[in-house]
Amino acid sequence: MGKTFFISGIDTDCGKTIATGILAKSIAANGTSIITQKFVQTGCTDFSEDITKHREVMGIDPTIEDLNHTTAPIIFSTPVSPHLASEIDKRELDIKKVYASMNDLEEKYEYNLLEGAGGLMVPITRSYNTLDFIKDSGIPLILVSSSKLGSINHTLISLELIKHYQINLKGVLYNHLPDTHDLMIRDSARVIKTYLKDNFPESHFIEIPDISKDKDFTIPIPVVKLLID
Ligand SMILES: Nc1ncnc2c1ncn2[C@@H]1O[C@H](COP(=O)(O)OP(=O)(O)OP(=O)(O)O)[C@@H](O)[C@H]1O
Ligand SMILES: C[C@H](N)[C@H](N)CCCCCC(=O)O
Ligand SMILES: [Mg+2]
Repeated sequence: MGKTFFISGIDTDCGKTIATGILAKSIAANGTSIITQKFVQTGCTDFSEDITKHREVMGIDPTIEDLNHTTAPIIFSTPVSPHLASEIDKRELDIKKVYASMNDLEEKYEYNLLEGAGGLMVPITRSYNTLDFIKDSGIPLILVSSSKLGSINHTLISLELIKHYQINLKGVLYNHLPDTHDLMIRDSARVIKTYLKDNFPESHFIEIPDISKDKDFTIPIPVVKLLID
């Protein structure tokens, strides 16, 4: 039976999709079987664009589980928060579908990376949010942060929340976005790393490169395996 990890982030657009693809490719590099799943996809019709991007970064074709929608069981058409997208499409967001897909994927693969939508407090329904799901499911969490200005604040707020909810945090992926200021990037990484060491001594801090000039992501990162040990 495989194991699922939830990939959340400090905000929408922080790089969860790219980081999930890189993580999966790096873990697969030594022959470990791994798949990715999208929690709730919004802004798409038939197929999840995040799953397509995962496969592109991983350098593999769509899997059978992509084609039969197991990896993205819930898709809404409007690119907004899942609770609102569900109301607009007049289709109930049935979280049981996520659990069912997760179980199917865990039967076939050793690891499953489940990418969230937006950040931790994004509503799934008007009375249930992403963090509620992470807490209730007991799935370990990997948090994606980024080198964008403003990320220190968003990251430390997210980490305080994770502490408050007593979530099993495996680590932070510090994602290098294109065109950011070098001194600022290095210092933000230092602040987050120090906070993590003081508050989550068991967790890992791993840097994800800017892949804008390496779209196929050619060099796997060996240390990412620490996150799933
Ligand atoms: N490491 C990286 N190198 C280069 N570009 C990146 C990197 N990470 C993210 N990006 C770019 O930043 C944008 C947002 O990234 P991404 O789609 O991964 O965000 P996200 O957190 O998954 O968003 P969502 O909440 O919609 O799922 C994309 O255009 C992506 O190509
Ligand atoms: C459509 C977008 N790219 C994401 N998938 C959904 C982001 C929801 C964010 C909600 C919010 O925090 O205000
Ligand atoms: Mg994404």
